[in-house]
Amino acid sequence: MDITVTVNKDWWPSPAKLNLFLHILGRYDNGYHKLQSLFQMLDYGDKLAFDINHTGTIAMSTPLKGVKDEDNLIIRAAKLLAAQTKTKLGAHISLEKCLPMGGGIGGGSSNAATTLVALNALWGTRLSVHQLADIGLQLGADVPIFVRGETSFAEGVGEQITPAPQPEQWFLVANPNVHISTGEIFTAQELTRNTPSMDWADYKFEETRNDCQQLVVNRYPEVAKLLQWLVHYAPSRMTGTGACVFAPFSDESLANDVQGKLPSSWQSFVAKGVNRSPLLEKLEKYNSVNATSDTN
Ligand SMILES: C[C@](O)(CO)[C@H](O)COP(=O)(O)OP(=O)(O)OC[C@H]1O[C@@H](n2ccc(N)nc2=O)[C@H](O)[C@@H]1O
Ligand SMILES: Nc1ncnc2c1ncn2[C@@H]1O[C@H](COP(=O)(O)OP(=O)(O)OP(=O)(O)O)[C@@H](O)[C@H]1O
Repeated sequence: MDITVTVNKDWWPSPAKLNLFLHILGRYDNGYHKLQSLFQMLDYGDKLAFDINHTGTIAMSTPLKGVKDEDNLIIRAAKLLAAQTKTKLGAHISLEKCLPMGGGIGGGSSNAATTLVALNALWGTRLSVHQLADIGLQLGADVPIFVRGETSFAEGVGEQITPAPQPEQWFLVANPNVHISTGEIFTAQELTRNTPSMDWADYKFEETRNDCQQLVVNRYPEVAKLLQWLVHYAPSRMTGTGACVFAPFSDESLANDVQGKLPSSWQSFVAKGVNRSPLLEKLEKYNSVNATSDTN
């Protein structure tokens, strides 16, 4: 019999990211690409809750439409953590999904990272951030950066991370309603893979680009249309391998104004860029409450 012993209805945030730029420098022998990118954490995303049990069962309480539980990055992350730590505990996991899937804003990777960070705390398995990031890398190139939770420059396949705090900005993120597979873009023959390596100290948004953008614009007219619309209001760019595009604003109200003009066929959100992700804030709060109750 499966008895849930701890009911924890606390929500753990699973934020989105934007690639403020994405340069492709080359390709490794295993087919993965050598990148340079600036990952901007947002204060907006999905939410996860974990009901811990003593039977070792790991399952979704809210299955994700179109994704089998065994393929869900949340379940795969929980199972990898359980295997590595040999914990006898399990979890029933609830997901409140609001990030578009396949949008280039890292939803699945962020869900996996939140699962690793939250269960490491709730199961008391005490792995280091470094160990969690290593587990995360087995699930996807972007998972380690969400585990670390800081706006950062990234290189290698995305796993070599240097924190890079950015001035506060607001972003309008719009979804052209097309699903683009990362694999499709990275295997395209016409993708350029020869951008020279950049010194982080020289970073300026306007001197960078997304090397996947031209290819996606050529293949997906909806992305082209959305970018053409947005660029009238602010410098606009695609994130990751698409499909979402974003525009930065110095002020929330400016971002809201442009969102108000966006044709309703395109879904969008306005989010604040943050240097520390809401997941880190949540973990800190959890740890401080637990440290207090430990001493009681
Ligand atoms: C390009 C980015 O979207 C930037 O945020 C990500 O690095 C992609 O991260 P992701 O979706 O977590 O990627 P993964 O799930 O690891 O890989 C999906 C596919 O993308 C390709 N891929 C990914 C990352 C990378 N540095 N080089 C690649 O060639 C590989 O073909 C891989 O099969
Ligand atoms: N928990 C999850 N949330 C979203 N997608 C998931 C999840 N688990 C598995 N997937 C699979 O991963 C695919 C990519 O989803 P995701 O939202 O991470 O894309 P993305 O935003 O383009 O990611 P990235 O920016 O890292 O390339 C989905 O189409 C889905 O099949």
